[in-house]
Amino acid sequence: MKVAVLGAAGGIGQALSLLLKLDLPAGTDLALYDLAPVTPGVAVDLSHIPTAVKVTGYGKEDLNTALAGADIVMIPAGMPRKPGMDRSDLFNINAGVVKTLAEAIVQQCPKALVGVITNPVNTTVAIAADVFKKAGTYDARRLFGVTTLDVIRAETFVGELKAKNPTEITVPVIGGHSGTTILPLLSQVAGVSFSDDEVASLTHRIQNAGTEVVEAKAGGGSATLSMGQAAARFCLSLVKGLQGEKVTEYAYVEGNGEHARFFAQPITLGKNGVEALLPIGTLSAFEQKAMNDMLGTLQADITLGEEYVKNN
Ligand SMILES: NC(=O)C1=CN([C@@H]2O[C@H](COP(=O)(O)OP(=O)(O)OC[C@H]3O[C@@H](n4cnc5c(N)ncnc54)[C@H](O)[C@@H]3O)[C@@H](O)[C@H]2O)C=CC1
Ligand SMILES: O=C([O-])CC(=O)C(=O)O
Repeated sequence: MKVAVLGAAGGIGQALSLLLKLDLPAGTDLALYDLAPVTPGVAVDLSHIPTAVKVTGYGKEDLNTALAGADIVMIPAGMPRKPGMDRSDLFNINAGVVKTLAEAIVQQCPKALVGVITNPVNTTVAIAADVFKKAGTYDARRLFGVTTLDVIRAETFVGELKAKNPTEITVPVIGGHSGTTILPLLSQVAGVSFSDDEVASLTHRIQNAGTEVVEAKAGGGSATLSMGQAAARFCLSLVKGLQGEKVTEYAYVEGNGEHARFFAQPITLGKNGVEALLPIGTLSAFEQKAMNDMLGTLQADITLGEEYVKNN
C-alpha cells in the first residue's frame, strides 16, 4: 500500500504525516511531497521513528514520483486563512493548487482514493472532480472532501456541554465545510437532549469553530493539529476500507444529488472507496430550516469550482 501526502511540510501535513507514520499498517510506503525545500528533511526526521512504515520525501520537481502508484492521496496543500478572511477568500490561490495536483493524479495514480483538505473544500472538491472528469478518470466513489474535523469538534463540544466523554458521543455533521453549510444534526445525538437555546448556540459554535482557531492563532494560521488528527482518522478509515473492512465515516462526496451535487453525509467505505451512501435520517424543524437556508450557498460554492475547471 502507498499513501501520498501533498502539502506534507505544512502545519496539517506534518501532523498528519507523523500520525500516519505511527499508525499505518506495517509495510506501507508513505510519500511526502511539498514545494517547501524542507520536505526531504521532514521525511528524514519521521524516518527515525521505529515503525515499519517507509517514509520518503519529495521536493518541488518530484510530484510525479511522489504520486506514482499511490493507493491513497491526502491533499493538505495550499494557503490557510488569517483573521478576517472567509474560507472562500482562499479560492484564488488554492483553486490552482488543487487543479495542478489533480492533473498529476490523473497521470500517476488515476485509481487512487483522494482526500481533499485544501479550502475552500466546498469548491476544491468540485475542481478535483471536474479535472478528473475532463481526463476521463473520474470515479465519484474515490473522491472525498475531508469534513472529519467538523465531526470531531461537534463531539468534543457536546461532550464538554453535557459533561460526557467525547469519545462516547457520535454527532452527524452534514452539508459542506464552511459557515452555515456545516450542519450538525444534534437531534440525532443518542442519549443526550438539548434545549432550543443549546441547539442554537452549539450549532453556531460548530459552524464557527474554524474561525475560533484562526482568531486564537492571531495570524499564525488555522487548525493544524486537530485537523492532522481528523485527516489521519479519515485516511486510516480509507486504508481499512481498502483492506476489506466496512467503515462508516462522514465526508463531502458526490452522492445522489438530492440536496446538491456534493454533500457531506454518512458513507460506508470499502475496497473501492464509497461502498454505500447512508441516509441522513430525519431532521428536526430547526435543522430542516438551516438546510433549506444554506443550500443556495453550497450550490454557489460548487458552481464556482465547476466554472473554474471549464475556464482554465
Ligand atoms: N478540510 C478541513 O477541515 C481543513 C482544511 N484546512 C485547509 O488546509 C490547507 C493547509 O493548511 P495548513 O497546513 O495550515 O497550511 P500551511 O501553510 O501550514 O501548509 C500548506 C503547505 O502546502 C504547501 N503547498 C502550497 N502549494 C503547494 C503545491 N502546489 N504543491 C504542494 N504543496 C504546496 C506549502 O508549501 C505548505 O507547506 C489550507 O487550505 C487550510 O485552509 C485547514 C483546516 C481544516
Ligand atoms: O477555518 C479554517 O480556515 C480552517 C478550517 O477549515 C477549519 O478549521 O475548519
